[in-house]
Amino acid sequence: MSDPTVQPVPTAVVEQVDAADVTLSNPKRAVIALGSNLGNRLETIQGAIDLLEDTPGIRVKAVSPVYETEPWGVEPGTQPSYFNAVVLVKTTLPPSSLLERGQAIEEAFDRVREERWGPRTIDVDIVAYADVVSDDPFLTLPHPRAHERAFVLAPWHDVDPEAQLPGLGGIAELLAGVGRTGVAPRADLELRLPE
Ligand SMILES: Nc1ncnc2c1ncn2[C@@H]1O[C@H](COP(=O)(O)OP(=O)(O)OP(=O)(O)O)[C@@H](O)[C@H]1O
Ligand SMILES: Nc1nc2c(c(=O)[nH]1)N=C(CO)CN2
Repeated sequence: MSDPTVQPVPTAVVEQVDAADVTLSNPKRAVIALGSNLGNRLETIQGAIDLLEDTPGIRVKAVSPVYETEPWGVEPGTQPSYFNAVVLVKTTLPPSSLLERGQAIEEAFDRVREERWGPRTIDVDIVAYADVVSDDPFLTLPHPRAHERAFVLAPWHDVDPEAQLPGLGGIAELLAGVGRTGVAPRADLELRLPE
């Protein structure tokens, strides 16, 4: 997230996640992770990206390569593999509205919530919003497990190798620490940056 047209903001620890100062003239950068392991995974992830771009107040600035990844956090062999990608956006929405838009997109793809880390048509996670740090359970920032997930760090690193996770350090170092086992780029497949 090193776009020079966006003003960097100092790291802020906020009790209310929407304490970040966002105005039309002061858009913020955010990092969104997408994952799918049910249905047509590529089409669904592309559809979610297109719906993000169709949202007033969100512009998709970069789309990562697509990765095929082993399900994380569950018994091996119990779920289909995931497709994962990361998009960088600029947004004038406050963090809570960005999360709500992500949840509406999950609903548009009939996401069902049954078990923790269960299979899903689409998952839309807010990985980071500017440099906001928040422990609000409704929206924890940065995402509390992003730093240990190669399926987030690897695609994010492809589109922004210098990125930092506020409070946790550079994503290149975090990725080197977790390794790339079970996370493979699908060079035969491509996601589109919306026009
Ligand atoms: N950074 C965040 N991004 C998305 N959801 C978050 C975030 N922080 C907190 N949440 C909350 O987490 C709740 C559960 O989200 P979800 O069902 O997508 O979890 P999950 O994808 O199964 O697991 P994980 O949180 O480990 O990725 C949401 O209702 C949301 O309010
Ligand atoms: N490989 C992979 N594993 C997961 C994923 C995901 O997107 N990719 N999402 C999860 C809950 O967010 C749990 N486990």
